[in-house]
Amino acid sequence: MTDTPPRYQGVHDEISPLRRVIVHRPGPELERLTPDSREDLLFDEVLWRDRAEAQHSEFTALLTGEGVEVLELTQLLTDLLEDADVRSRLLGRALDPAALGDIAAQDLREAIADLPAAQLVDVMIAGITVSELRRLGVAPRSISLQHVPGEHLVLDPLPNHLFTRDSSAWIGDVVSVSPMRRSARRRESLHLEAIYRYHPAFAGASAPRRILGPGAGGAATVEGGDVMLLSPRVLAVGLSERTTAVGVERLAADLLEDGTVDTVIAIALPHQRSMMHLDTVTTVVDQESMLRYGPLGSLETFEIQRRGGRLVSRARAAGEMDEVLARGLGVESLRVLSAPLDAYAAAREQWDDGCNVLAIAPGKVVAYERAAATNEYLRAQGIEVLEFTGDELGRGRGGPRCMSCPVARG
Ligand SMILES: NC(=O)NCCC[C@H](N)C(=O)O
Repeated sequence: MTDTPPRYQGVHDEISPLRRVIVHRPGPELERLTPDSREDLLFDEVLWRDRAEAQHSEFTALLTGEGVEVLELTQLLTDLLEDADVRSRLLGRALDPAALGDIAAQDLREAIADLPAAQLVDVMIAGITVSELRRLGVAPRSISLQHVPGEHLVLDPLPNHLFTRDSSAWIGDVVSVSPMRRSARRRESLHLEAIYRYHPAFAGASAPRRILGPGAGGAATVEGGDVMLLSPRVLAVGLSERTTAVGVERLAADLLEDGTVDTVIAIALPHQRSMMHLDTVTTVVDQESMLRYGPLGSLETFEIQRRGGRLVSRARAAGEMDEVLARGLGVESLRVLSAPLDAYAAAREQWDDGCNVLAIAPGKVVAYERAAATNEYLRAQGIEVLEFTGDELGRGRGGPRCMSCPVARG
């Protein structure tokens, strides 16, 4: 008899029944998106806040209706910031003098350190302008804030918190807090790290065995949208516009060393905005099937393992990709599900996250309704598709998988 410890927590594959998930309902941060800032903030449009909020509520209601426990990021952060010690530590990291300037960081801290927790969370996610700083009774002394208009942002907003998949990802019972590639998203990870370290929802039997990532930096970037646990022992990672080879090798070294997984498969993606993460082009929908953007074709992969105390990476030609993925899933052959669309329709649905579905059980996925042809095709293949309206949310280039960080499945 094998002695398997009980799984109180964690995510051991992509499809086991989803139990608990972290999401972020968008809020005031969306009002900072303008035609001038949206590109730096990684959005393709300025979003209509009310509509985005309503669509996100539709998403969470759907998950709750399916028995999933939905944890709201703002609530988790608000709880944390009630504790003076945690508040002080988190502010110390988020108001980084290296990014803001020492005097600006001081100005900010003076203005916001004692705000009520909920208001402080709003500032940390929506950012704050010079005028707002003044309204809180602080005349900024930073030399960078002397001759700027009142609407100048002292602390940038984090509209991409919406995509909770990317800032952290569970791999079994450990969690990788992402060293993010883009500066517009780096503060997100600090929030997730604090939640996993200090929030009671992640204490005791629900605590991650280890937190990976903090302290990583430089070229070693990994974003959660590239992290895909094909089966409990095999992790696929997109080698993408966001996740670097250095990031993959560091993550693999860490996970393989303590036996969290046996194999890490790096998948060499094209470096393009439309497919910035692995999950924008493919997602697992049941034990043997992956939905895939048809025109993607086959890609080179690298199977990384640890042998005799050394890391070995074996390059596999693009033609072997499906075989490599099938091995990762632990099945004889992979069923690739690509909707039979012409190149135009396929590209349009992929851009609108048609391939970015969230499995909430084997063969049962959540999808945007606008991916109509892909959804219809999936149904014809026996997959249950639960749809919700997501056209406003999708303007940030993420779908249901991107908007969810599963913390417990099974
Ligand atoms: N996993 C994902 O593909 N997440 C979507 C991220 C979209 C976000 N606007 C970004 O560019 O980072």
